[in-house]
Amino acid sequence: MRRFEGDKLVIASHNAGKIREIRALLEPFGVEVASAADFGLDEPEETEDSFAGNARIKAHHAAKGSGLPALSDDSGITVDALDGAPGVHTADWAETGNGRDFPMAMEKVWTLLEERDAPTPRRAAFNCTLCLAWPDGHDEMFEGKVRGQVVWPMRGDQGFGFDPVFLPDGETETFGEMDPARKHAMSHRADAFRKLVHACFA
Ligand SMILES: O=c1nc[nH]c2c1ncn2[C@H]1C[C@H](O)[C@@H](COP(=O)(O)OP(=O)(O)OP(=O)(O)O)O1
Ligand SMILES: [Mg+2]
Repeated sequence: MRRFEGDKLVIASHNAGKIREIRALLEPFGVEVASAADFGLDEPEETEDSFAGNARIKAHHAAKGSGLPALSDDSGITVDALDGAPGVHTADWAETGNGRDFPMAMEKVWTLLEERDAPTPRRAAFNCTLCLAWPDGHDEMFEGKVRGQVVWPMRGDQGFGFDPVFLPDGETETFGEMDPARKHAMSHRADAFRKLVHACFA
């Protein structure tokens, strides 16, 4: 396991919601954080069919392009009654050809569940795979998960993506309703970060 020894890191993501969360999660470690956009890096195509595969593509692309260690996050929601869909394709389901429409994607998930007459609760999980890659090609991977259910209608305007329809187990508020600090304490991203920090930062 390689430790992070530098003082600067690139977040290999173009998603503003994720970048905000990752900055907050890394803040306590005194690491200076830049985003892929700060380096004018383009978005590589996510051609793999696993979270780990796509996380690797994004982190190595940014590490090579910036000359700094780069941290990527590949994530998505997997719905049990949809055989794990949308999963690694979560962002694709929101693609309209003219930006992303998450309310449309969330409605599509709910409609499919209704069509299948899926039993309630509609079990689901958020998954997050982090890849920390160095410019010399070395990398470390960490996985996080949180289980819960898909609810309808959408609830709350905090967070991003599928947050308004995900109710984590043991909670009364969706990720869209809860205080960001609470999401940071219990999310799939927080779970993966605990492992990253333990291995590479603490
Ligand atoms: O905490 C979350 N709360 C709500 N929705 C979430 C979350 N985490 C991932 N998601 C959804 C939306 C995101 O668009 C997709 C991941 O797709 P994914 O390719 O990993 O990210 P992305 O394309 O948005 O940004 P980028 O690849 O530049 O890091 O899953
Ligand atoms: Mg992406």
